[in-house]
Amino acid sequence: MTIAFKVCGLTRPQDVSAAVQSGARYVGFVFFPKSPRNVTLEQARALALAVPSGVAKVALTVDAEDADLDALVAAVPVDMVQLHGHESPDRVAEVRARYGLPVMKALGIASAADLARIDSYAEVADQLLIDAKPPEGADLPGGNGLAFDWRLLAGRKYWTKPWMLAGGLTPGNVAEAVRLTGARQVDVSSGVESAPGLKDAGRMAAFAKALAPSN
Ligand SMILES: O=C(O)c1ccccc1N[C@@H]1O[C@H](COP(=O)(O)O)[C@@H](O)[C@H]1O
Repeated sequence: MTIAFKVCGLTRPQDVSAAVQSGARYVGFVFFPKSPRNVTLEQARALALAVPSGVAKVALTVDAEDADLDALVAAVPVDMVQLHGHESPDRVAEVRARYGLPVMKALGIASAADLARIDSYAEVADQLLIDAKPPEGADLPGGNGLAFDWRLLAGRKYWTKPWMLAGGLTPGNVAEAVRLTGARQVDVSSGVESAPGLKDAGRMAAFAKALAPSN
């Protein structure tokens, strides 16, 4: 079975090119000033224009206001919006309707109790991103290189929408994460970096190799 993957937090043209070369089906751009992976609209536009068709360009935002999303969508040719903050199901539906773009809602998991609220998002989002819950007081709501206990997803009935597994994935652990959770899509950021915000071509290739069916 082919496992699709997203490389998130791309900031440089050479990283976009290496991600595409490695076989990424999605590339993500972070619009969150506190993140070391934050890009301006101008940077993101240039990066997005270099992405070939067939690879989805995802805009990651955190509790963004309409005005910021309006500017983003006007400036950057994106294919999907990832909502990685505290957006309610109603807000997910609103963003989806306002821009006519598919929306992926990120949800943080630390324990079985966190799984309960996912169903209400599955009703309104196009995709779900199941990530580790950030630690208390963390600056970033994602991109912390932290995994959650994948056994929480083992053997469970999945959601009515496609979903991606995220959080602390690396070339060394992604095969095990897929085996335990049954994920068919995964998302990675810090696990394929040489430093925060700088992707590493070798690590992206190794990540893709770890997901290859023959592996
Ligand atoms: O990557 C970031 O800087 C970021 C900032 C704010 C919200 C989410 C962010 N990243 C997302 O988190 C997942 C998991 O990251 P990691 O692999 O554990 O480093 C990442 O794929 C992004 O979708």
